[in-house]
Amino acid sequence: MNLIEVKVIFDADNIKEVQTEMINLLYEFGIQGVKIEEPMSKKNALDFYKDERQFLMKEYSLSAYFPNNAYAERKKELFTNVFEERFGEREDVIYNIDFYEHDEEDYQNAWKKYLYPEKVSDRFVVKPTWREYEAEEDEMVIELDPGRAFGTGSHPTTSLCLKLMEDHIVEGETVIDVGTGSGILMVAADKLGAGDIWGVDIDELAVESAKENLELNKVNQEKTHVFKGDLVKVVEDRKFDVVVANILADVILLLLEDMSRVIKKDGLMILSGIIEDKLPEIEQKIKALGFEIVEVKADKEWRAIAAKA
Ligand SMILES: C[S@@+](CC[C@H](N)C(=O)[O-])C[C@H]1O[C@@H](n2cnc3c(N)ncnc32)[C@H](O)[C@@H]1O
Repeated sequence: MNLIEVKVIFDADNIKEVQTEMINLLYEFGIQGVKIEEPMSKKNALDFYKDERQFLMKEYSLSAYFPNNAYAERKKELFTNVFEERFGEREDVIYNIDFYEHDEEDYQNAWKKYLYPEKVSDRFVVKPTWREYEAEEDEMVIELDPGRAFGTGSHPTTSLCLKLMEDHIVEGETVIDVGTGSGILMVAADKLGAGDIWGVDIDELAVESAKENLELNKVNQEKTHVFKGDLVKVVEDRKFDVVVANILADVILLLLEDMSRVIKKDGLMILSGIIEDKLPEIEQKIKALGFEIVEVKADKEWRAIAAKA
């Protein structure tokens, strides 16, 4: 069915009170259900992993849906007028009403409104496929449709990885990305001129998404290998110049030994997803495995490490 979304974005001195007033008004129009979106009040960095879409949200909004039929235009006019009457003159509220046409399945994609091209390192720009971007001469543009997998580039754990990759990966090096998600780091490795590029993830959706994004970025299929599953079983006895992993610190701690085994002599390990409190424990384990820490990058409460075998 074709639907119209009426979306009210607002800010107010008393958010909860105004939110209730607006919801009641929408119900007066006979709307059956209202979707409430609000920025997380206290952004706990770890929540990003639970719901990346909600984490990106910056505004308070209410959405209601009605059928796109012969009465739709009249209804839009009514919504606009009634909101203007009720809130137009008030100094404690600012709001904006937009109308969008949707297929029902578009609900799933509503979060895409929050993503824009973003320069995430000196040279990498991540560009959502549905946006336009004109690149500067020295920029490397990663085309991305993250689908339902993690890895839009907008999170510090991903951008820290991209920065370290940009600084350390040398043309022709082989790379494995552990926990590839959307495949963003595999694409980045290709842009940096890496040779064979492998990716693993335990999530089937991520594997599909990574393959799609590699194709979208026209990465030579012959040099990429994406697998669902456990790192060691997948790579068997192969060794790589660079291992990158942007996974939560507790998972890194579990995988460190396996990762250290798939790195060539003098190879490099790039680890991200490390909340600052966990840094000492990870550093200690890296050193115990015989690696030398060459760089630690920080962004807010996140840390990323480059270490040499
Ligand atoms: C934070 S996301 C990183 C995505 C992307 N590489 C990036 O940097 O934006 C972590 C990914 O690791 C995957 N993952 C979690 N535990 C894993 C494991 N033990 N082995 C492989 N992948 C794992 C998750 O499914 C998720 O896609």
